[in-house]
Amino acid sequence: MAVSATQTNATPRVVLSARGLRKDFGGFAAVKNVDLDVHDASVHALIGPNGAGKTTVFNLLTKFLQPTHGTITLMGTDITRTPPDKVARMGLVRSFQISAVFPHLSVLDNVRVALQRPNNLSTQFWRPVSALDRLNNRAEQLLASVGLSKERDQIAADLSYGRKRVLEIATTLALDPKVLLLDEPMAGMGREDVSVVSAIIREVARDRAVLMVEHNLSVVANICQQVTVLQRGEILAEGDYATVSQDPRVREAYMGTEEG
Ligand SMILES: Nc1ncnc2c1ncn2[C@@H]1O[C@H](COP(=O)(O)OP(=O)(O)OP(=O)(O)O)[C@@H](O)[C@H]1O
Repeated sequence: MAVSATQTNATPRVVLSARGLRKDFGGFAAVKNVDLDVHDASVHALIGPNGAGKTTVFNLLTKFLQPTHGTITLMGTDITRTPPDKVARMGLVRSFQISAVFPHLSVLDNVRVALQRPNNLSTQFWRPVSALDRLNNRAEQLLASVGLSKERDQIAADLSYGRKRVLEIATTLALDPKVLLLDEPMAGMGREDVSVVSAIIREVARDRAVLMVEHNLSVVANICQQVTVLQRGEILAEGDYATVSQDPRVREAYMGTEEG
């Protein structure tokens, strides 16, 4: 059911939520007492110093790891015990799960392959007559939405690093995720690619939730509506960037590491 913009603004819909999340490795609690609400149509950042537990939280949410305690809910359904492939089919997708770029295929063929995956929620849509045309149209649309139309016939291996990451995002979007988890999407990118990918993420989040681990705090400030700061496995602060960046505990945690 469509929700009007007014309704969405009034009561942002929680699509992914965790309560009391904990993960022990041996006697060590890598994540503890984590409560998280990720809202539809927004970009949410998970930040924190090295070793804070960000990757572990991602692994817990996508079910690559089983929590020691706590619950995880996706669009109202308890997924705490659901296997990762099923969670992905329900619409919670982490970029690398499906985004392996085939280096010797063209950009267009990479997206076509992603659209034809057996798990693709939209697969039924292609089956009737003119399935191939629809597939091609959807592939072209996806490329246009991430600004890769000009490179459609290039071999993926020949793309620059930044454009390859954009292609990865396009192949991830082929699954039409409701919640997209991005693990350091800007890692290793130059300034120009960072601004292109930032714009893409902002656009992608118009009708889905994006949760991203990101070390580049300028990016977080520019595109994330909600920020959760982790430290030693626990939530240190949360709110919008302006709020958390003023928090003395966050400044302390980041002392000497904040990027401009
Ligand atoms: N499989 C594991 N076994 C034991 N300890 C682990 C395991 N995975 C993570 N840890 C520990 O849990 C803590 C959190 O690690 P995690 O990788 O989640 O942090 P992070 O915030 O993603 O760090 P970074 O920014 O460096 O990637 C670290 O102390 C790490 O050594």
